Amino acid sequence: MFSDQGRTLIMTAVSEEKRAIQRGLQNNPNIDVMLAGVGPVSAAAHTAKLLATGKYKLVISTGIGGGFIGKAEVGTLVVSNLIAAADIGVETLDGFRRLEELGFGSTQVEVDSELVFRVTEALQAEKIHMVIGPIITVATATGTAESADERARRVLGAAAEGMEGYGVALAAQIFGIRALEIRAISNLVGPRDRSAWRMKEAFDLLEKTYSVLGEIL
Ligand SMILES: O=C(O)c1cccc(C(=O)CC[C@H]2O[C@@H](n3cnc4c(=O)[nH]cnc43)[C@H](O)[C@@H]2O)c1
Repeated sequence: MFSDQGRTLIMTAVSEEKRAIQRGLQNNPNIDVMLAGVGPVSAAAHTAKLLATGKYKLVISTGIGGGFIGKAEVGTLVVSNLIAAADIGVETLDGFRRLEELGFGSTQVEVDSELVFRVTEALQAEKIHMVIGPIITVATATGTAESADERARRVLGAAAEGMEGYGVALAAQIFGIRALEIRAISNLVGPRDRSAWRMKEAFDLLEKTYSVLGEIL
């Protein structure tokens, strides 16, 4: 169903993430690393523009991310098996309702299991500390313990949170191209404490990750 011909596109939100990935890839001629901007709308628009060139077989949304407590600690890599928007829906008096419940379509993109296997096998071989699980996408980063609990409940087993994955994955789905999301955990999802973010460790983990994946993508 999916083509094996073509290049791999890596979409990342900000320049610092892009530079870390490029260091890992070391001028790999088959892979383009491009900026998506921050947030799902910017990510979807930029990704769709690039996929319209017809050059790509695979797109990866990647960068630093928040880890859910008990699922992905700081310093861990999360590889998605599901990419899910966690704040597209409606609030009702009985709580949040996803688009699916309203009959307005889907807010989730499943990741091809063969692709997850191939990527995680390569990372495990290099002893990269990694978990596989759903990664949620939010337009507003979570900043309280209550929102973290509420959003984790919306997507069963949610391991990590970012702000671009679903936008990238939806664009890929529209073009019939496989999508994957990978996050290096820089902080825990919950009360905002910027001083606790471990950015350098997360950028180093991104670099190491793509030095491995450059060999197999
Ligand atoms: O200063 C802040 O409090 C702050 C809060 C959320 C995100 C940022 C960014 O710098 C956004 C950059 C980028 O990072 C991803 N990210 C990292 N951690 C999280 C998170 O816990 N929840 C959602 N997104 C996160 C995200 O994909 C952004 O593109 C600053």
